[in-house]
Amino acid sequence: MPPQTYTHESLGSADLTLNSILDLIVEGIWDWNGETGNVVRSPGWYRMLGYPVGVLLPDVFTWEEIIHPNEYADVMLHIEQYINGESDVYHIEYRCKKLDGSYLWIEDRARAVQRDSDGIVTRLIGSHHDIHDRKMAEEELERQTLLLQQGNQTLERLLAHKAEALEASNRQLQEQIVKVERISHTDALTRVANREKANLELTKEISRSQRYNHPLSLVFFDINDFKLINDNYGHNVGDQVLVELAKRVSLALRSIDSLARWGGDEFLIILPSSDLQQTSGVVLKLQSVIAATAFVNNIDLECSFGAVEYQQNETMVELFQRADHAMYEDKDPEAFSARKKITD
Ligand SMILES: Nc1nc2c(ncn2[C@@H]2O[C@H](COP(=O)(O)OP(=O)(O)OP(=O)(O)O)[C@@H](O)[C@H]2O)c(=O)[nH]1
Repeated sequence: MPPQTYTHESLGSADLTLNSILDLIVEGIWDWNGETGNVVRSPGWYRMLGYPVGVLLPDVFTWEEIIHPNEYADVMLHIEQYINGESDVYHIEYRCKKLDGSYLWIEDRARAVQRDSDGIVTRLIGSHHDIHDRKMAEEELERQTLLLQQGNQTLERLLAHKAEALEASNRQLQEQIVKVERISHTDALTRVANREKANLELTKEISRSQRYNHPLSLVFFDINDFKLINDNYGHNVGDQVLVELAKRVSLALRSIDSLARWGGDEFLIILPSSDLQQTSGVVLKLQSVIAATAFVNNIDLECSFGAVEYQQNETMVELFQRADHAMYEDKDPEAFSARKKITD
């Protein structure tokens, strides 16, 4: 940079002007002469740090001593690189110790005004600018940001934890629903489907039969003279007979068939994709399975069956009625025909 030229009438007058300006401005101005080692500092420089003007020795050591230890190494490297010509800019922020022992953040900018023949800086003029408030605000912002990030992380962890807990309780709830549904659709004694489940299944199978025009059959069956079994051997034996019967019939059916306990000693079988002829074959099979089963107390069990095939557009009640009649007819053909004659 070319040396400053004053257009004042005399150098003395220029010095006076300059000193007056230096005394007035808030910035701290410094002027280092590398050849003498002398540093001249403006009144503003002293005032900024709270020192009486001119109290420090006019050398670089007094400056180095007031630099905060945390920034000292950086500042030294920075000025060294600038003086040696390794860097073009001298501009650095650091803390300086004030007279009261506290530290003030300053921004230090300088420019070389003289170099030797090797390009080494031999005179530097710089300024200190008070940036303490800005630095404090930045630090506070960083602190708040960090707190916010920590808060966010805690919140995220909390939310993830809550989501996991919610998922676990949803799973539990789902399991409970399945369990309750199973219980509400199962006969407590025989463990086969109950009447409610049979109604649901039959409704579903009727729609399927209508949709695909597939045959669908229904079988009602009950134990002949079951009351006598209870009366002769007791209710507990009667229960065992019902359980064994349900088990044997279930095992004899296809997996797509459904067995349900309709109530008391009455059962119902839904046979999808089976016409009346196939269903009659199933009934014969069941009769021989029952005959071959060794029931408790060697009870010789006999059942009556009523098999019907679903007729398109027939209501469920009509279907049940036909199956019930067919079973009644099987149980007591004479009584059935006598009753039929009367009702006809
Ligand atoms: N052990 C036992 N008996 C039951 C149960 N539910 C109903 N019963 C009995 O089953 C019997 C059914 O009697 P009925 O409807 O007259 O039938 P049945 O004696 O088989 O006569 P038919 O059907 O005409 O052959 C009654 O004695 C009921 O008390 C049960 O869960 N366990």
